[in-house]
Amino acid sequence: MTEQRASSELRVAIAGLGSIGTKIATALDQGIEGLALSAVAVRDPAKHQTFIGGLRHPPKILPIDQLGEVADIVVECAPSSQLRAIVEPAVKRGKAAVVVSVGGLLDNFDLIDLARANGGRIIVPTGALIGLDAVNAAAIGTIHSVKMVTRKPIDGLKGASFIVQNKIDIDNLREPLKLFEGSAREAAKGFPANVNVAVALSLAGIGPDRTEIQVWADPTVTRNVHRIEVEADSARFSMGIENIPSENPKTGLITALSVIALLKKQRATLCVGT
Ligand SMILES: NC(=O)C1=CN([C@@H]2O[C@H](COP(=O)(O)OP(=O)(O)OC[C@H]3O[C@@H](n4cnc5c(N)ncnc54)[C@H](OP(=O)(O)O)[C@@H]3O)[C@@H](O)[C@H]2O)C=CC1
Ligand SMILES: O=C([O-])CC(=O)C(=O)O
Repeated sequence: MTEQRASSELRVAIAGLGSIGTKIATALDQGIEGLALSAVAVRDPAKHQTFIGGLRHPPKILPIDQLGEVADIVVECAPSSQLRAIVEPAVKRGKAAVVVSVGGLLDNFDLIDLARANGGRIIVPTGALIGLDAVNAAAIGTIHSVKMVTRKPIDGLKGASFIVQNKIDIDNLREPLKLFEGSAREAAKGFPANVNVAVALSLAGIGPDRTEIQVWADPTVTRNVHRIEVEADSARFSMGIENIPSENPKTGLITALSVIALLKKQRATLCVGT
């Protein structure tokens, strides 16, 4: 009986044990009904030995391209530079890949065709955002516009390539500064670790070229703040979220929780929300 139940479990592997990956690993290890943590991939196993060894059921440590061999779902939570190396082998094996570095998907859109051809799936969680259920629903009809304004504390933006390349000094700001205004696609290029949310929003709705975003460096806020306005033929809605940064100041605490909620849904009897 026990063996039967175990063999029907969905095996989950995690690539990247940073602020998001460790929380998902811990939740799986503590028990999510019908799911088991089968493997992790890390850059430096020695660095993560204490964390992995402290889990009740320590998973295998595998190279990133092998996770799909021992998992039904591979969760990508590494830098976006690693996205392809993680997702491609998984979807080629017909597995599902949950992608949090969703900005990186725009330069690797062929992965969706690859997944389709091999029976794999690419799943983008709501992540640090809100309301992708409503955007998905509105997109069944016609969405006229999606506008987003992101305000982040200085630590949430430091090092972004747009800031470095344009030599913008954000360290000594005393008032909010609009850094960028344009499409979600262009924003993802300049802020690859800061506006994944805009890309997720765009993929749920009218795409990365028509989704408009402003990015502000704001020394007056302590949270990653996102405000969104959607105008559609079915509804007009405004959404806002103020994310408490995790130990990685670029990443809101809610991001890992969003992935955990998504994983729970995979085997839940009662599913709420689209
Ligand atoms: N979709 C969304 O709403 C959101 C997405 N994100 C994105 O999620 C991703 C993860 O964020 P976060 O957890 O905060 O990032 P972290 O920097 O905290 O963690 C990333 C982890 O990836 C590991 N890593 C780096 N290279 C490799 C590799 N080659 N193989 C395996 N692991 C590797 C790092 O290893 P090491 O520990 O050795 O450095 C680190 O542990 C980022 O791309 C971020 O931009 C973030 C917030 C919201
Ligand atoms: O989108 C991102 O990469 C992160 C973000 O804005 C947040 O955590 O609020």
